Amino acid sequence: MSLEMAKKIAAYKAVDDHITDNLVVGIGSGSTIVYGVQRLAERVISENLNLICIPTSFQAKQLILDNGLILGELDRNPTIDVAIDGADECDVELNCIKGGGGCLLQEKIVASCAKTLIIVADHTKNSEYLTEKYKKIPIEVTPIAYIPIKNRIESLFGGDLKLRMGGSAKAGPIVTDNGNFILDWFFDGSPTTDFDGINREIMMIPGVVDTGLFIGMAKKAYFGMPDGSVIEKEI
Ligand SMILES: O=C[C@H](O)[C@H](O)[C@H](O)COP(=O)(O)O
Repeated sequence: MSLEMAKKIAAYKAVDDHITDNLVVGIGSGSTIVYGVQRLAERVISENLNLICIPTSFQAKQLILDNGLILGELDRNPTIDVAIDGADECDVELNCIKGGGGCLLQEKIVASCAKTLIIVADHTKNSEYLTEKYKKIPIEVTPIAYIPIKNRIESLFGGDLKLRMGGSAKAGPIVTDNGNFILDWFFDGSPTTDFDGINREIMMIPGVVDTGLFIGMAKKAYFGMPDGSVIEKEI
């Protein structure tokens, strides 16, 4: 089974297990959640569900609108029943690295407002510990502070921080949905690395807007497997 199919079966199962009528639903960002929104839209039509969807990015907002779902906002719907989102890596305790697609800030705000955060991913994201397979931690920063932040994190913890560039699609650095830059922290952790402590220290550095470390936030993860099965992990 292809990776795309693995993403699809994970997202479909998560939506089928967790979505019922009259919920406020957080909609994550990335390639896997696209299938989750497809499934939501199918079920809204076939079961006449009443759902309000809260986006975690410009992409998520477009997905909600393109699929004919009801778009909500945190001003009106600050309590979210369930948020469904992808991840770049997810460890045994369901701590995650997110932000590979540059969308971590709004994702973390929505996740923090959700009673339950569900992760959907293909099997390549299922790890023992963070940075086992995914070797970088995205950090969203205020543009004027990117060099001081880079220097500070490198001197505190080592590794190497690189400003994420737009490549051929954009000259210069990519700019997030919130007008910030992304520093990708290339860092090799181990099963004993205290990512919770590291995250807290990084969050204290002036100019850091948020990190792609989602510690203790997810309740359940669905991983689509090559054989067509879906592995479920729950805290
Ligand atoms: O910035 C992107 C988000 O954090 C995504 O949820 C994450 O990168 C996973 O994306 P995908 O579902 O494409 O693997």
